[in-house]
Amino acid sequence: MKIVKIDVKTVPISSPIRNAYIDFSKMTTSALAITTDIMKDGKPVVGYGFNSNGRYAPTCLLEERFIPRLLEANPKDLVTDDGSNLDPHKIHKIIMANEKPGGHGERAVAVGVIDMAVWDAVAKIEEKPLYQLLADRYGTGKTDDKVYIYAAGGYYFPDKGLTELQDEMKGYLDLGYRDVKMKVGGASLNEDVKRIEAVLDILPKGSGLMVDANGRFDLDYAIEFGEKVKDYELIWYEEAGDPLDYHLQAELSKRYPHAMATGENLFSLQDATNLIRYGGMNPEKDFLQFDCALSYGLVEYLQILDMLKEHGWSSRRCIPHGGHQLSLNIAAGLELHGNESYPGVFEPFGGFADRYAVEDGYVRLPEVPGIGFEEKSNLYDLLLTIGK
Ligand SMILES: O=C([O-])CC(=O)C(=O)O
Ligand SMILES: [Mg+2]
Repeated sequence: MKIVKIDVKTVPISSPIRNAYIDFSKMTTSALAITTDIMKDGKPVVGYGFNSNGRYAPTCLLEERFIPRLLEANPKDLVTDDGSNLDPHKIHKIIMANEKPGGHGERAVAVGVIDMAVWDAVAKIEEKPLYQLLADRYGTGKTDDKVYIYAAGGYYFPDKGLTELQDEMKGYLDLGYRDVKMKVGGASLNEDVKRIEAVLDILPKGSGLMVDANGRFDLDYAIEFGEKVKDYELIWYEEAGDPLDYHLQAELSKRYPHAMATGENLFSLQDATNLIRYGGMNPEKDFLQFDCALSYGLVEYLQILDMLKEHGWSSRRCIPHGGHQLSLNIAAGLELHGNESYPGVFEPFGGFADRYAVEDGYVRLPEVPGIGFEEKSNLYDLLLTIGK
């Protein structure tokens, strides 16, 4: 088999929301399609990929470097030994040839886009949902029949007061979510505490709150903030300081007594390893949010899961950033804790299959081959325009 063509385009996922560090008014993503010569139901198998929110479309890197590298390779070097399917691990090696280690940046995002499309094609060619393929190849063979998700919102927004924030959170509960996350660090400490209390006021028993500072705080402020919120029984306190400041994370972990979460801006196995080695994270209570669609893809994520195991971490401590269907498949197939979700934001790339409502904080996955994009109509409509 071989790849026939690869098309890519830049698509906006802009919105007026703001976290403590950035606004999303100019946010874009690269959407990519890999067409193969394998025919199913009279049509060529096409794998689709895109990058997660928070980084901009790496279309130039894809067009100038990574897609040519793939298309110039000997087609035999991209497929399994029996030639029946693409081999994501071999493809990863080919794409990463002539790339120095370190400095992961946007290149990790670009490689993640291709990787997502490759896994979608691989599972379609095997005629399995990706979660089942992952469980069969790398897991126990058993999949979780539903995945825990939480509603990530609570962004800063022009003219958004406490009532609007409460209404937003009530809306998530009405949609079937149990737990909700909100942004902090984009207002004064007193204002943020008021916002947190406003949300806690409307959460019913059994629902919980996470807060996300998006890397805004220095160590002193992170500690002060932790002191202020430590009695609220938050589910977690996320990305307090710069994602690469393992010292800050380790010092904060000594002082903040409850669960912490971070990792969405660590884009490689090596960065993830450094967090585990030096960040003071606790495998009994903390959460890891590496997002494969920003960080060299699932091939690298599989290595991260191996590394975690060697360091005594269960995959159940992982709950990826990004709210996309690839991580949902990984969560169901490889026994993660769950996945993020952004109801109504980052559409059409965020969100899951149309036909399953969220129920008590869990969502089901469709039984279609691949990642399941065909089951999310607004996303699939967009993916069909790639290359057109
Ligand atoms: O606001 C963002 O960049 C998204 C984010 O941190 C998250 O989903 O945890
Ligand atoms: Mg975050």
